[in-house]
Amino acid sequence: MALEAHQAVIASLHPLIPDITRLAREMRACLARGGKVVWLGNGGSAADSQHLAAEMVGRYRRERKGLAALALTTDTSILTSVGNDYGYEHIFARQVEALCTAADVVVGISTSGNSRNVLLAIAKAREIGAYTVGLLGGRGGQLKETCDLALVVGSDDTARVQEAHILIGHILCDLVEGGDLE
Ligand SMILES: O=C(CO)[C@@H](O)[C@H](O)[C@H](O)[C@H](O)COP(=O)(O)O
Ligand SMILES: [Zn+2]
Repeated sequence: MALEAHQAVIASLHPLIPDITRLAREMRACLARGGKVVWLGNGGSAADSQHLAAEMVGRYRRERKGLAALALTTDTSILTSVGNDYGYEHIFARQVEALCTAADVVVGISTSGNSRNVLLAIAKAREIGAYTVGLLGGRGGQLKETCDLALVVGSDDTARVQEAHILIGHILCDLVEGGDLE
């Protein structure tokens, strides 16, 4: 049963390849125009956000200049003050308002697609004019309807979705830092 669950998720990634390639192109164009790639999410997806921002600022495989990327999950002073003063649902949207521009790509990672703080952040990013992306699971939740591009891993198993998300993230890093996009 466990192996079957993995196989089902791996199979569900195949149809996403054209959209993964499309997103890598969007990220490359964003970086070329002076924008940045912004990642956000809760729990395991917060860890993914930090992991993927680090791959871009630091290095995935190739020696190249640092790429502009940021995780909105790391500054405990901002997270606690905004959470305390305005509410937990605003912890990402407030940072998007403060830090993002229309040149940016903003990626919300959510296995349910329904986390309120991710929804509000993506709504704010759209308002600003950034290119918005949902890295999602299940049937995509509300986020699927509200972002410019939704990558939905079609499983309700949170752990399997998270594993697929980090695989997609690594593929994106590879393509963005110079992998073959043809
Ligand atoms: O890592 C896990 C479960 O594997 C948890 O920390 C999980 O990320 C948290 O429950 C999140 O709050 C779930 O949020 P979301 O993916 O539905 O947006
Ligand atoms: Zn987890």
